[in-house]
Amino acid sequence: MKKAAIIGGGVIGGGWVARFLLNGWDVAVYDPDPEAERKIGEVLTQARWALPMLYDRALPSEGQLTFVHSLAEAVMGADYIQESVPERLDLKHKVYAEIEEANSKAPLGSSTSGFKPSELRAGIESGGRLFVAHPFNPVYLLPLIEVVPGEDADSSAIVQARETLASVGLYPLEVKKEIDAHIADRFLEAVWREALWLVKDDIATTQEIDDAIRYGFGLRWAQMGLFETYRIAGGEGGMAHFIAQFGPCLEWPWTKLMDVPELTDELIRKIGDQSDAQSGHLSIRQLERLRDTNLISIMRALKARGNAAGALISQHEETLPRPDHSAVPMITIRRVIPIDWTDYNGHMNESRYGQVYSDAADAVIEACGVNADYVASGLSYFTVENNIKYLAEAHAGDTCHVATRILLAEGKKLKLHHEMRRDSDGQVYSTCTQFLLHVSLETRKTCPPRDDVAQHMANLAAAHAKAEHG
Ligand SMILES: NC(=O)C1=CN([C@@H]2O[C@H](COP(=O)(O)OP(=O)(O)OC[C@H]3O[C@@H](n4cnc5c(N)ncnc54)[C@H](O)[C@@H]3O)[C@@H](O)[C@H]2O)C=CC1
Ligand SMILES: C[N+](C)(C)CC(=O)CC(=O)[O-]
Repeated sequence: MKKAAIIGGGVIGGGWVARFLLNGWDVAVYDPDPEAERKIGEVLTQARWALPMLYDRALPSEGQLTFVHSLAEAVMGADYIQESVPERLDLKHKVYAEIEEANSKAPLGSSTSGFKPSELRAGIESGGRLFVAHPFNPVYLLPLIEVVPGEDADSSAIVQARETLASVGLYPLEVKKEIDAHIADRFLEAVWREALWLVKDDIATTQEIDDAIRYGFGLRWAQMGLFETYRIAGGEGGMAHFIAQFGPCLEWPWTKLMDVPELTDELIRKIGDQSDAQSGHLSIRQLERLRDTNLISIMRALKARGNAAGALISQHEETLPRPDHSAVPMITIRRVIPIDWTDYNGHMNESRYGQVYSDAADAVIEACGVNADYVASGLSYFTVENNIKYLAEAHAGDTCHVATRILLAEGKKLKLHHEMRRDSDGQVYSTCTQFLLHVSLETRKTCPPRDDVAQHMANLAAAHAKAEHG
């Protein structure tokens, strides 16, 4: 089992703990705050609910989490170390010196929002394996990690680190040249500065600024970013026309980007009061739940389209353990019920059972040789009947599995029986008896399957019948 050491378990460290732990790594945490274990526990509760919902396959079994009393104990034997202590260079240097004494080999990522690798490394002997690995809150859901190796990096440590980060579902984006605040925080700071001016000058409230983002460009950015979006905004002339039209605006007084409003007590109070009026009726935990619910729904929509962060989720899903197709009955699905499958009654909507049983049937036919090549050769199965029984409520976050038996596999006919159960106690949520017919995609008429597929189906059907009737 691989071990990650997380140094500093606050907002960001807690997210790193969850990311590694839920992807099957053992995690050791060091944080001198006596409240750290409780705080990380709260982050973990939320992450355990949220992260598995991104995927249509179950995550691996959780690793083991330990809270240790010294930094040395945390990093000893670790395969990867992530530092997330407060944004103070002197403190980070002190921490690296201690890490070096106990583990001078493992890749060492820093969550720093703004320091450059050359600043972090100063005076550290094993500094080549130290690099910026800048995450985004919540680390357990958002995939971007800005990896800044900087000059004098140990390239094998960076390669190893990138592989590690990708293996837990993250998207390591390499920043080729070090710069204060990397890539993303430079934008965020620019937007933040401009927003502070708008509030200070009584142009807009915190709520109005948030509305300006979430009803408009915020939606665009999640799927296409800035340049692709502006290319389209140039119409048929593309980027060239866009720049010709809007380039001059850059010289107009559209921004106040270079100066920062003084954070006087008055301005801080004003922002605080407006923010309380906007969101004070919700606790931070309630806001986190709302944010995560929306992020999951957006990312799952992108996954269905194979775009942006959604494509990455599908890629990572391919590395997750497959259900046990060799079991009798066959385990065709093992997954968590995602929040976007639930409805106003607070349980999984009936339409989603159709999806589950469609996926379960796909698992059976794929196991018998009906793969992409087979379909490309013009042969496939169509479902012609589903008889679904809804027996118990399924809720968001429940881990469930579908056990499938082949009842009949004769010529073009295939009859399946699926049972969907909750993992924790075996409660049956639903059953489905399903009838499929083998078809030619050319004539759109039924026809017998290829011999090898027919044989595979028949063998499985015999094994399932034997297990059922002895
Ligand atoms: N909060 C954010 O939105 C983001 C923060 N970051 C970066 O992550 C790092 C941590 O930030 P946050 O988690 O927000 O801060 P935080 O204040 O929530 O957590 C810092 C944690 O470090 C612990 N700590 C202090 N001294 C320590 C030591 N010597 N050894 C181990 N732990 C120690 C503290 O007890 C605290 O729990 C910073 O470098 C920050 O720039 C990066 C991305 C986003
Ligand atoms: C505000 N911040 C600079 C700490 C933000 C980040 O570093 C990234 C994020 O999660 O927004």
